[in-house]
Amino acid sequence: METDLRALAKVQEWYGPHSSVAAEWPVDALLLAKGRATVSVILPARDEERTVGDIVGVIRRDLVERAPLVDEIIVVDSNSTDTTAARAAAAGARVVVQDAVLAHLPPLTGKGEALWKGLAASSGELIVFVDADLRNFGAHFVSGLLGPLLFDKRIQFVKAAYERPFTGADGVLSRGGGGRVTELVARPLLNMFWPELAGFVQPLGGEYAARREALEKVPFVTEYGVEFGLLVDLLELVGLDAMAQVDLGVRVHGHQAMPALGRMAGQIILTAWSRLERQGRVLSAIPPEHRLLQFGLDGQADLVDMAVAERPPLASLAIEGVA
Ligand SMILES: O=c1ccn([C@@H]2O[C@H](COP(=O)(O)OP(=O)(O)O[C@H]3O[C@H](CO)[C@@H](O)[C@H](O)[C@H]3O)[C@@H](O)[C@H]2O)c(=O)[nH]1
Ligand SMILES: O=C(O)[C@H](O)COP(=O)(O)O
Repeated sequence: METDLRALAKVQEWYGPHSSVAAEWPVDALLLAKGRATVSVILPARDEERTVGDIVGVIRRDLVERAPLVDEIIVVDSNSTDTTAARAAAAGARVVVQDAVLAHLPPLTGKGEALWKGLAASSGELIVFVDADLRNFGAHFVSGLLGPLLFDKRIQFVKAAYERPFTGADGVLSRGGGGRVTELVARPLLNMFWPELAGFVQPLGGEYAARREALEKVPFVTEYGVEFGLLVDLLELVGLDAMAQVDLGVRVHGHQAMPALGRMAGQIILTAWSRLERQGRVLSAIPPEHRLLQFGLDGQADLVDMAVAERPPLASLAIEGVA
């Protein structure tokens, strides 16, 4: 994103979240501020053999070997069928198998499950989540997100902001074309029902950092409901004043096809609905339908599931047998 600092200041003034840019948080300064705090970076990964090794390699080189900012890198292998686990391990990550963490619990699925299991398997006081499909990853994704947490004890949660281009089949990037579910579903819902969160530029982005203490006190929605659920639940737990965002520039990632985004949109709407119910803002005599009828170009109709489940706050579990 070509950051206009005055625009960021306005966002902060109008909508709340403390806003900064990654360049304001140089690694040397972060190291001094870190003291004895410990940092875990967690990457959820399902079939990301093309990108996961490079991302882990950059974190290891720049933020472990050159500057000891990160204490552990964990890749959660989320039922991959490719060489994700081997590539992540070869690049220097600790790989945990999603279903093997807290294995006494019946397994659930999806990204939210991967993050919750990653949190359970990690030990850092500060947690940074990074998607494993990023194509333009740089160490500033991690260091930028740590800045507000290391320098301000009041901050509990930091979300990335960035420009999200769309990469066409020809590899050409079109500015502003990415983040389709964000623009069509998540942003309208947040503005309608949780306007305090409207200032988050990328509410669905997969890169954010938080204090373990806060993350262990909130539930994790499974599948792709997790980011929306965390924003709403953390707002309730810590308040907007303890939430921040950092502009990381531009984020390029692998795009999913439209039917998959339709399911994602459904998962996010169901997550929003569950929070509205929990907050006593809607009453539903009949729970929302969780099946979605989708139509293909060949005229074929598919009834797919967009249900999400929920893991309880990790702090509420007696943690035994963590892998
Ligand atoms: O069952 C799964 C599905 C995905 N992932 C990983 O989660 C990350 C993000 O998944 P992806 O399919 O790339 O999501 P996007 O289409 O990019 O969706 C966006 O919007 C989602 C909903 O908020 C967020 O979860 C994503 O982080 C965000 O990038 C990637 O590393 C995936 O490998 C898993 O670990 N397990
Ligand atoms: O975050 C989103 O809105 C979805 O992941 C879709 O992103 P995309 O349009 O960049 O694929």
